[in-house]
Amino acid sequence: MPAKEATESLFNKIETYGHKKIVFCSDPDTGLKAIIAVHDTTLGPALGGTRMWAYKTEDDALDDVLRLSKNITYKAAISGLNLGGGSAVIIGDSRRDKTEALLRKFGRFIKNLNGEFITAEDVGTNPRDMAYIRMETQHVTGLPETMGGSGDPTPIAAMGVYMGIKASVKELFGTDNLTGKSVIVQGIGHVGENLVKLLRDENVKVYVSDINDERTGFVSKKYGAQAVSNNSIFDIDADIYSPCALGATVNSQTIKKLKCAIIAGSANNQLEDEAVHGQMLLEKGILFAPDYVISAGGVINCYSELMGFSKKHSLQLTENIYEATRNVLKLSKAENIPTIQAANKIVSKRLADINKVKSSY
Ligand SMILES: NC(=O)c1ccc[n+]([C@@H]2O[C@H](COP(=O)([O-])OP(=O)(O)OC[C@H]3O[C@@H](n4cnc5c(N)ncnc54)[C@H](O)[C@@H]3O)[C@@H](O)[C@H]2O)c1
Repeated sequence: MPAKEATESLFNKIETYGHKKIVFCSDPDTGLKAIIAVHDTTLGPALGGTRMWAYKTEDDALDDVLRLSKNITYKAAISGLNLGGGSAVIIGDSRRDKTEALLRKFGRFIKNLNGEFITAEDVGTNPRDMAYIRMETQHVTGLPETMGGSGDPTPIAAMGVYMGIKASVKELFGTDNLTGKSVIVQGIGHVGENLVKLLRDENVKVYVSDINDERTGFVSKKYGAQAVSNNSIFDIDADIYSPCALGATVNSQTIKKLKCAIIAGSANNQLEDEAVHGQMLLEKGILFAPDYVISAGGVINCYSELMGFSKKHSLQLTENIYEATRNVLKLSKAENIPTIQAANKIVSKRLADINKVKSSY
């Protein structure tokens, strides 16, 4: 692509997502190539994870960071947090290219943003990496508990999804008691496993599937869940489908096959196309609990660390996801609009309202 066209497309992209600031971090000495995206700071500093991934192209890295950071704005806004949305990506293989120097250099770039962006762990980074970043800047969360951090966010993230499932069941069945219900959990990694535990503790019939057969065997045995092969999950007649692996699993092909009454899981951006597939689900009568509403537990955990809240308070904030989901479902029903559209309306309203608050000193 000619240089001029490439620049135009870059700025178009940033404008389409509505970002406030993008920072390209390049440091040949440490091999650092990273992008920090600050999507929106209406509600507070932009918080978001740093993902380290061997992207095929730099364009893929940019698309990912734009998408991820916007998602955090929505998660924070719908959860009532005073946080903006941001994210960062480091281009590279986390097993091969990650060094102390690279992470600390990245920390310096964050430091230069003077608190406009605060980071946390994501795919390819862990609490130890956050500790290296902490050596250069205080604008980092997700530190190990031994350093005063909030530790593993995944039990909290799973609790949020569990609350979202309960709120959805209440909407359809009039009670949020899950006993006798059945759930397919697709992807039983950190969040998925914690969710399976919560569901099995309430005597839910759980089907589990993962591309990693060892995980499927281990989790099904440990919690008494039924293992199913990944390509047969859409043939199973269960009440709830819970995508906890990848995004875009809800698309024109899978919607045709889905037999469930509810979709509620942790994976980010589950609808391949928000407008098209949100509407298709509404027409088919499948209740979709928007992923950014019910998977906000991880962000809530980081927010609690930032604010110095106790684990107990963090859990209470996560339990509020039940009410947040109910509000989305009520608005969707009242206006007969897709649930994702209802959630977006609530987010836009909160951002507009708080903008008014900030318009005077
Ligand atoms: N970790 C968090 O705090 C958090 C918070 C909110 C949302 N999320 C999202 O939830 C999802 C799961 O997060 P995690 O931390 O448990 O990740 P993870 O990497 O621990 O687990 C993901 C699991 O999904 C499996 N998987 C991958 N591709 C699959 C496929 N095509 N079909 C079935 N299984 C597949 C993997 O083998 C793995 O076991 C991700 O989409 C993540 O972005 C995570």
